[in-house]
Amino acid sequence: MDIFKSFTIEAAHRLPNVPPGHKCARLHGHSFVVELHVSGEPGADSGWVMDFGDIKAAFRPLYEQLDHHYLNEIGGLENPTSERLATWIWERLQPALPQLSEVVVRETCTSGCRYRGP
Ligand SMILES: Nc1nc2c(c(=O)[nH]1)N=C([C@H](O)[C@H](O)COP(=O)(O)OP(=O)(O)OP(=O)(O)O)CN2
Ligand SMILES: [Zn+2]
Repeated sequence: MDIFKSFTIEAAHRLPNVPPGHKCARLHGHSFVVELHVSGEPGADSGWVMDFGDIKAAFRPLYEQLDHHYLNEIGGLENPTSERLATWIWERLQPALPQLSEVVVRETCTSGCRYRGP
């Protein structure tokens, strides 16, 4: 079974490697939605795969680094595409949350990325 918890991250970014004149070279912001998926079987007694609160607690240190920040200034996010952000989150969260199965980053209502690990 797959469970997930969503977080909204308000953050600014710009994409430094886009072609000249690309709109995303300019500083702008998003309400990024990050969805963290965890896979497993529900416990016989608990009835859950994992407490949603434990996902929230595991993500908190990363959330604090990202929310209301300029992503380009964060180590490893100098080119903060959705793809890089999803990978950045996976690499830092997976050791603390080994059941992590997918990181979804929605940059806008119509654009995003799904990462299921290397
Ligand atoms: N593969 C990727 N493409 C783009 C990324 C990205 O991270 N990965 N990022 C951007 C920009 O950050 C941009 O802010 C979001 O892109 P876009 O979907 O084009 O945004 P719009 O809201 O303008 O989209 P419309 O649906 O066309 O209004 C660009 N590309
Ligand atoms: Zn953007």
